[in-house]
Amino acid sequence: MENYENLAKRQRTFFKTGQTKPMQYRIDSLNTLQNAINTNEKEILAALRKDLNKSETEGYASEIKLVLEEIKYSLENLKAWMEPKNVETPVFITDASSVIYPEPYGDALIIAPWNYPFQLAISPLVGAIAGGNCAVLKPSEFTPATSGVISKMIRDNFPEEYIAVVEGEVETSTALLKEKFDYIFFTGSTNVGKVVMEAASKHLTPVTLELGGKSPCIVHSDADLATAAKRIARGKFLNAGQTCVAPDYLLIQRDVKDQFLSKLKEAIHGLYGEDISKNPDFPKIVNEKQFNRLSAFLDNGNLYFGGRTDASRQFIEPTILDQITWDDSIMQEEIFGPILPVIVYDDLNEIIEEITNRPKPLAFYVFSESKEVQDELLSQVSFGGGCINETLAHLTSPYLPFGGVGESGMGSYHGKASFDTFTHHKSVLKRKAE
Ligand SMILES: NC(=O)c1ccc[n+]([C@@H]2O[C@H](COP(=O)([O-])OP(=O)(O)OC[C@H]3O[C@@H](n4cnc5c(N)ncnc54)[C@H](O)[C@@H]3O)[C@@H](O)[C@H]2O)c1
Repeated sequence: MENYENLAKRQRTFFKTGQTKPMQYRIDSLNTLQNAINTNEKEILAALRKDLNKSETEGYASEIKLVLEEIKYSLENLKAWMEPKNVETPVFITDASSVIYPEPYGDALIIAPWNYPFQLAISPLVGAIAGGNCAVLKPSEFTPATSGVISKMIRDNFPEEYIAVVEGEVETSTALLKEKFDYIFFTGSTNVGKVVMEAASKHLTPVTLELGGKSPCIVHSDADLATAAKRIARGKFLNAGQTCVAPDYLLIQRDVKDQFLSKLKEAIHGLYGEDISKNPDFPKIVNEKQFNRLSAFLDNGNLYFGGRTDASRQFIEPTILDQITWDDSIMQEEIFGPILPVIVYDDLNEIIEEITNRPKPLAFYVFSESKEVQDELLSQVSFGGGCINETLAHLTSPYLPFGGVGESGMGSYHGKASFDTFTHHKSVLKRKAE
């Protein structure tokens, strides 16, 4: 196992020079990153095709564009974010002023997952740069082509003592986590999130944990069923369901189930064609381990749609499993693949009770025309982020902090939230000398 003590030390020394702090340095770095992404666009898309069989359209929209938007928004707002904030001073000290300075942490460690291997590695890096930090980035070992492109792109454009990419297996993360960093930003599974937090506690390093979980998607009988079907199909099967905020399972009111499932079937064909096994652009399951884990879920309930698999190319067809109960094995862990279990309900209270008895979800989706239904669900269920009458779209907004709660994570990022995550408050009360 390699020792990364020197890398962490060199970054801390570089940070101490103060170079990363001025606004112009951060702006130049963000521009450099933006140019590097544009220059390497072809290589990034080819790597995403190789690692996950993402089409150019899907790869660009869900990985590159989101990062470019994040950079653009940071460049537009950095000046305002960096401005020291004057605040009230207590009335009993009459000769003083009070100021809050957003201060970089120093050296940040970013550990990324494989499902959006470009976006989920580079978006946090944008926040780290905007906040004036140095960063070490550890991309996923399961998407080696993308990790390789990221590594080369960063090496070609930034000095290693400022931004470094370290590729490697789990052992690499373990070795990095032994070193002292000033901030740790982790995206991945809940179980590994706990390992990261434990390691961080050794140095009292603050963490952001962007984790997973089972995100419910509710279709109430008063919903616009055709629209709901289209939006759920897109959100669930993008990247073959390997999306942290994908609707994990569907809760549908009994009287509209048959009608809705038939529309969902139509919507899936609309997206991927009549025979999805022949669609060259449907993303693959990342590796054999995930393929086997997902295939085992296909025994649950009653197969309503799909269900075909091909181990030789890690293909699992978009699948709908009907007649699922809360006790089935597919309801006990995050699915993270193109399989949608369906549970029927009669009454909202019934599902509110089940959802709130489980870990708080990362995402939550409600399809209903009724404000009363929407408000009831929003007020009763705690979750990281979500949408009414849509799926996934909340994560595209720089105005909405993105993150989980409880087992689905802690802390948030995107837009101003990224800047806030990678800075802390330096609070100063300035009093006259006498
Ligand atoms: N909240 C979000 O934004 C978000 C986004 C994408 C994925 N996720 C979640 O991530 C999970 C899938 O991603 P994954 O399989 O890459 O997650 P993972 O937790 O297995 O791995 C994530 C990263 O952690 C490293 N890692 C793995 N085991 C480790 C250990 N024992 N010690 C230290 N580091 C270790 C890996 O090398 C990888 O770089 C799902 O649960 C998904 O919901 C969350």
